[in-house]
Amino acid sequence: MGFVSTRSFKTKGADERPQGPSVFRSPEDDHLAVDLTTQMKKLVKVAIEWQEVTYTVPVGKRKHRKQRVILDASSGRVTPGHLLAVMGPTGCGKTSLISALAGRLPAGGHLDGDILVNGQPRTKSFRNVSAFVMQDDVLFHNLTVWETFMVAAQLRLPQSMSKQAKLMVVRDVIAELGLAKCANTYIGNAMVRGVSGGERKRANIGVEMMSNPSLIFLDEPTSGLDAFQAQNVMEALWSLAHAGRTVISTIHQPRSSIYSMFDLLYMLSEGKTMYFGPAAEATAYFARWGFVCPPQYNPADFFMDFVSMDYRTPEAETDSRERIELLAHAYRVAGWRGEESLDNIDSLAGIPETFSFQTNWLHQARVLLWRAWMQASRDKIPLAIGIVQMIVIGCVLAAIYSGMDYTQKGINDRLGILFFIAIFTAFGNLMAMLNTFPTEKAIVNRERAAKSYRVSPYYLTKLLAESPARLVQTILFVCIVYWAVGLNPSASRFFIFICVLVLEAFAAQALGIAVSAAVKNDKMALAIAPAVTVCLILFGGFYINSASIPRWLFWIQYVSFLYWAFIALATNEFRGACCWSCDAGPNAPSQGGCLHNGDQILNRLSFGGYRTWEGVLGLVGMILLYNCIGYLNLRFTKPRYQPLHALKKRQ
Ligand SMILES: Nc1ncnc2c1ncn2[C@@H]1O[C@H](COP(=O)(O)OP(=O)(O)OP(=O)(O)O)[C@@H](O)[C@H]1O
Repeated sequence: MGFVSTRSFKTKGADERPQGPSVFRSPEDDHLAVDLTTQMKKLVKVAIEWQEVTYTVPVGKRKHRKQRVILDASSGRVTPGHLLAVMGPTGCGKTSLISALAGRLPAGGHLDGDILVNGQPRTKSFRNVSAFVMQDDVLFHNLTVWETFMVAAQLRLPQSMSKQAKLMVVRDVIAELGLAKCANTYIGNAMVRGVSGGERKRANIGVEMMSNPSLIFLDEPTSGLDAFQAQNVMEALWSLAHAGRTVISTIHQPRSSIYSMFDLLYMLSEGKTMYFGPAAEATAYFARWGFVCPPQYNPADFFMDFVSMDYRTPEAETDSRERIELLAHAYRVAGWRGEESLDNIDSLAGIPETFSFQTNWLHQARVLLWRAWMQASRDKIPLAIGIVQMIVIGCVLAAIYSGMDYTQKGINDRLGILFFIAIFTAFGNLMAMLNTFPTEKAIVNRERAAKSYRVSPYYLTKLLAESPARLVQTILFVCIVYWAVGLNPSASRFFIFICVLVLEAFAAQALGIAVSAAVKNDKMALAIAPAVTVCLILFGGFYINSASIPRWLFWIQYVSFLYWAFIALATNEFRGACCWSCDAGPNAPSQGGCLHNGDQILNRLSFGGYRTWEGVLGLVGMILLYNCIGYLNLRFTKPRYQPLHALKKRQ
């Protein structure tokens, strides 16, 4: 079966929908489509079957640790061309079930039972034929739907495939998911108006569709959508299933028209199977046990009422628990087991046993650099805010420090502004990173799970794409402040000053990535990174003299980018400079020992032995160190899943 035929479909009501291909496809494309059949991955027919799958997780503190059963002996089978809906009350184990089937259950729990794909235990080839669509639609908000799909195609399809072939794939996915009319609309987010919630969900599905998977798992694809959008998303899933794929989706309380689209229904409660079988027969099945669905009633709502635990009173809880136990027992005795034949499925013999990258390092870097640049350069609001902030703070500093003189008080002022500039640069660039990177990390994790690219090209291109903003803002800030406050008037010192601050900005950016990559989410990153920076500020050489730091804490100053930045800025300002009068200055407290020239000032700071280049070298070292930590954190903190094969048998 060729690619075009596998992707063609007809949905319920598809005739009334705008047809994607007519918008994008020219008559010549039909000839191209014929050629493409030789280039595209064939859609293999895949059936999934699971038997007695039990999932337990440890709960409670060490001494009182117990095993909690999340899935209790779940069994089922779905064959190609079918849409299975997994339903049940919140916390019943829906996500756990599809994650177990998709090989996305986090490591840590205990999974037991058999999961077979086309009659065989899953191997790595399973990843080549399946896709998992997560509940959260994490996409780059500054790309259009078309661009999002093109990037996914460039990264997930074989590099040997022609550009035209990839274009065709993108067009077909857009058509399949009914996204033609918003193809050129930005994905958007809370700040940037973009596609609707339903379109974003479908775009999220489309990204996973790029590799033409035969088996698709979706976690709550309709969550957060209104009834109409949810209907559109489910229609798209129905189309995908009825084009020959196997589709398994969890769903919360679907409306009747959505319910009627399900081929199969898996009803769970408290991890136990309440029903598995044709969705159309569920009403008759439950009626056999006395739960008769009233006419004109949405069966999904009706089922949810009696399979949910009722915790309102102890009696209600006991009643509902007994009811669930009875239904679970009834299903074990009399339930459907998925009698469909597996004759119609394909062999997975031709599917590669490895799950690896489709493109080489350079190709990945080129595509990722384009995406990172689009994402960064189109983010006009943060860039504008950053520039305005630089101008305002620059003007405020100019107003406060413009009267710096060459008295003893002037030395303190001069040191004060140098250190303030170092702190301001550190926080500005750190926060810029914390505002973007943690959100991006979720996308990167998803893409890495799909083996779209290596971490190194992503990391490098991210740094490159962010650099222009760092450069522009820093140079602008220095140009405003440097001359206005009257720092060292030598032109060469001015340029060195710019270089030092740019390096410091890169170091702060790297620290932001290092912390964000190490923690779970943006909230943790926002709490930890500023705390780390404040600690590094303390050891920056301004608040405490190097000579006064306790020996066992001495090493911290060497890993503080602010220490090296301050050394570079201070030596650049003071080395060889003179002549400060011994006048304490108006209203200045009396001082012991008059500092006459720059070298004496540097000695007082314990920076006497340093030259500017050493500060610069230290900063370069910090950039490398933080980036290495950031890279390794990102590389080794990806989610870990339960192994695909050889499920552990319970003792
Ligand atoms: N690793 C774990 N440790 C402890 N409890 C867990 C773990 N994984 C899942 N659970 C618990 O198992 C239950 C089922 O979780 P799951 O996410 O599968 O439910 P769900 O039906 O998808 O819920 P919802 O509809 O709210 O998304 C929940 O009570 C959850 O808290």
